Parts: sequence; structure tokens; C-alpha cells
Amino acid sequence: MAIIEQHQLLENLKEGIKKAQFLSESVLVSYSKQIEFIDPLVFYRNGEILYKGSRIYWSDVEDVTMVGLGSAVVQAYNGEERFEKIEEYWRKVITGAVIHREVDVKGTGPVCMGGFSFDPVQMKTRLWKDFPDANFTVPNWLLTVKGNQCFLSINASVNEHMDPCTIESQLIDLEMQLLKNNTIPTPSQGESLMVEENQINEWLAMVHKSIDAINKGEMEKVVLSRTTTVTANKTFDQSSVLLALQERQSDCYTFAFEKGTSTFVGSTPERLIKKAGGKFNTMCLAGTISRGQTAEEDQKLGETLLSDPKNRDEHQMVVTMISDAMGKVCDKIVKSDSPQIYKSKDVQHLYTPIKGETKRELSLLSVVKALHPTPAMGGVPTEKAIEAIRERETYERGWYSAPIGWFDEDGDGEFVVAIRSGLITKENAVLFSGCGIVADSDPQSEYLETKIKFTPMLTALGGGWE
Ligand SMILES: C=C(O[C@@H]1C=C(C(=O)O)C=C[C@H]1O)C(=O)O
Ligand SMILES: [Mg+2]
Repeated sequence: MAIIEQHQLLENLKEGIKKAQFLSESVLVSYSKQIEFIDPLVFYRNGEILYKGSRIYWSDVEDVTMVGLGSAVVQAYNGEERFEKIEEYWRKVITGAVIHREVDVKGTGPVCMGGFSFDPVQMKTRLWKDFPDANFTVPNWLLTVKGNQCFLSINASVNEHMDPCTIESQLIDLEMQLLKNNTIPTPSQGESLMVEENQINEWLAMVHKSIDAINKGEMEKVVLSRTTTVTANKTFDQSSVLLALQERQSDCYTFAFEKGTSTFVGSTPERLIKKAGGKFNTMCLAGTISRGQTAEEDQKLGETLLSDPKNRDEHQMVVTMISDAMGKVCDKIVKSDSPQIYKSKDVQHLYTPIKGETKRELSLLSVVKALHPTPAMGGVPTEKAIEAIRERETYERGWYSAPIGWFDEDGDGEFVVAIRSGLITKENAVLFSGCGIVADSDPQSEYLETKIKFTPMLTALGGGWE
């Protein structure tokens, strides 16, 4: 078996190099196979030395985890045409690629993973220096875990000058190192962390101003966010932060994008769009209340949320926009008439799932473009709200509240909205949290809402609120 597999990889490399000679440009070679089980966090950690600064962790709500190490292909773009540029580049890469799968499983092979910034026009600061407006990579190594089955995809960019046997033997050596068994440090708790909520008064003033603007009819909703800074006395261990998120936030998508010296990490409940063939799944998530201490209190809080006009209003604006946008691109959409409750560890939300179907060729990125930013992250009307955010927020959002995800050569894939997140650089972390401001908002309650939304990241870093 092993011999046949190696033979196959070598054949693919030879074919890729021949193609590269013919095209006079690099060609992507992708080979994937089933392997013995390995914990995805161990794999992520094993890549720390060789692939520091270019690792990706992604685990979805359907028990699929993908870990990417290194970049066989990378595309970065700054500016407003980012969706089109990434799409164009991807088409070109895939057209030339040599792809072989031992087993035909989604989420293996040449998977393109990455994200976008919230607003390409917002001024850039040092905070997000390693995160362009669009940044996508096909990892050199992609581990895909589905339940207890594991698949390994090897992606290599080859050119006409390469020797297939040399590459093959390098890959075999690396594979052994990356698949070594290892342990993950247990999540830290009660660490001595310095936790500082930044510019609370400025934020409250901004909320007051926005409520005034809404009452004057300048807009209907704007999502305002703020940051909390966390400092530890030693470098945060990414694998243990991910483990903590994964354990506590099991109904969320847990992710990490390591770029240069920073890693954008989080556990978001919010799917932006999933595409499988002509079928699309999206959701509206807006309107928030805390979790109860007891099952009874929790249930009561959920009922309060469901019948609260302010939260229903905040939610409805998202439903209207997403239904309109999906209605325009799909032949048919299905959505329930009233919201349900979505519970995650620290908060409950109003939630309306929407399904769409189309027989036309419709790319995932074009739907991402049509949806982003939804009024769950921007506001209503979109342009007015984005201008207000640009003008009033005192920091750069970067990839916070923006689409992150993956897609494959068939154009299938999934994007989520990167909230409940933070940017970790060594022993420092900046956490992000926002909330929808509408006419009936009370600044103090909105402040508390954003405070609980910091909790998932704060606890994963080993901290908590006093
Ligand atoms: C903006 C965030 O969350 C969004 C805002 C919500 C609200 O205001 O009720 C709820 C869910 C999210 O759509 C965040 O968590 O940072
Ligand atoms: Mg809210």
C-alpha cells in the first residue's frame, strides 16, 4: 500500500513538472490519502517550527476539522476588488493543477483557505500589518479530520527546474516529522493576566451619538465594536488556546490564522455562507441575551429574548437584508417566519437559518461579496453604517467581523463571520466585540452585551472577568 502511494505521488510530481515545462510557469500538484488518526491540534503544534507564521486551524459545527501548514500557493490582495481578484487567481491555479485523491473526500486536496478584512477602505494600522484585505493559501500540508477518519493532502508548487525524486524524498521526511505523536498542554486557567477594556467612555459616547443619529433618521442600525487588551507573563500557547475554545465553544466554528508573528483566533457561532453544489446555507444571527445560572433561568432569558421588540428589530434587519440578497442570486430560498434561539456557552442569540438553491453557475465568493457586510456586522443602510464605523470606531477592525473560510476546486466551501475573536502576538492579545445599535438601544446594556461577548476568548486565554 505504502509503496503504491509513494509511486503515485512521484507520478504526480513528474506530471506536474512536465506541465510546468510546457506552460513555463509553476504548477500545483495535489495528492491526498487516508492516514491513521492524529489529533488535529497535535498536527498544528507539530508544524510550529517548520511552518511558524503560516498555519491555519479550522473546525466547523459538523465535526470536520482542517489544519493547514505552509503555503504551496498564496495570494494576497489589498483593495476593493479583492473578491474578484482571488477568484480569478484561483481559477488560473486550478486550471493548471495536477490533482490526485486516493479517496474522494470533500475538504481534501487543493483547498484554498483564508479571509478578508472587514472594510478595505478603513485606514490600515500596525495591528493588522500581517493581514491584507484578502489573503488565501493552499497549504503545503492539509490534515482533514472527519469524525475519527483522517486524511492528509500534500500540495506542492513545482516548476520546470525541479527534480521529482528529490521533492518526493523531502516530502516523505517531512511527513514523518509532522505526523509524530505529541501532547498538547492543558488549557491554562487562572493565569495572572492583565485585562484592560479599552476606551470604554469613548465607546459609550459613540453609542449615544449613534442612537441620536438613528433617532434623527440618518440610519436604522449600526454595529459598534470595541477592544479589550490581554497581557500574560509568557507567550500564549496557541494549541492550548484552541483546545480551550474547542472544548467550551462546541457549537461554534473554532479557527486560527497564523500570519507572520500574529495569530487571529476565535470561536464564532455565525455562518456566513456554505455552498455544496447548487445548495446554499446561510443564517441571520443578531439579538443577544446572557445565559442563565439554572436551566429554568436560561429558558426564561431565551423567552424574554424571543419576545423583546428591540432585539427582534435588530434581528429583523438582518433577515430582510440576507433574504433580499439570497433572493437575488438564488432561484429559490426557504426561511422560517420567526427566529429561534441559538445558545452558545456564554450567550444566546436570535437565529434564523436560510437555505437557497440555484441551477446557475454561482461562485461562493460572489455570494460572499453579495452578503458582506450583513447588518449583523455593518448596519442599515449598509453604506451609511460603514461610513459611521469608519469615522467613529477608534481602532482598525482588520479581519474581525469579516468573512473567513475555505473553498475547493469545485467552488464548494464555507465562510463564517470572524467574531468572538482576538489577535494574539506573543504574550499580548487584542480581543474584539461588537453589538447592534438600534433606536431603542440602551448604552449601558450594549456595553454589557459586548462585555459578555469577550468571555469566550478571555476564558480560552486563561482569564475571566473579576
Ligand atoms: C458583532 C458581534 O456579534 C453580532 C451582534 C449581535 C447583537 O448585537 O445582538 C449578535 C450576534 C452577532 O451578529 C460580536 O460578537 O462581536
Ligand atoms: Mg445586540
